[in-house]
Amino acid sequence: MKVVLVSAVLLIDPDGRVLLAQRPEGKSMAGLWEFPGGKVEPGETPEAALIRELHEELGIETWQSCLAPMAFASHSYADFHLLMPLFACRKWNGIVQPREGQGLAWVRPEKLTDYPMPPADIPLIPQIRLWL
Ligand SMILES: Nc1nc2c([nH]c(=O)n2[C@@H]2O[C@H](COP(=O)(O)OP(=O)(O)OP(=O)(O)O)[C@@H](O)[C@H]2O)c(=O)[nH]1
Repeated sequence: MKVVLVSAVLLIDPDGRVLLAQRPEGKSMAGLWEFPGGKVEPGETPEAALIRELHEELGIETWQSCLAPMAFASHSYADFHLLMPLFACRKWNGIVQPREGQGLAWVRPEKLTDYPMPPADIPLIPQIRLWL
């Protein structure tokens, strides 16, 4: 099975809420809420991929030193195996905007289960609650 490396971030605002992004229509798992991020390209580090994706998807700037490893997901989908490091980030420049037309929500950790998420993300929820 092909292992796909996807880098994702737990963006935490000053009130302790975390950002979820809704997968747009037409993509796999459309409508589900996920952590911002995306596939790591060949030759790219997971941190660099996140910095790039955060700029492209949300219009914000962050730095490698602001990305703290927090948890990871490892999950077999029908057509690939997802390996997804999740970094925590509390510091960025700019205002979060939905640059790709995606829905965005700032969510309290106790409310995360109100948002349907991809199966790979479900085991991360209790870890996030413990960690925050
Ligand atoms: N960014 C992100 N991706 C996730 C999460 N959970 C999860 O299963 N994924 C999966 O990881 C892959 C991320 O790919 P991507 O965001 O860069 O690209 P994409 O939507 O165009 O991929 P696609 O080829 O599935 O349509 C997708 O298959 C996505 O469903 C998550 O919390 N955040």
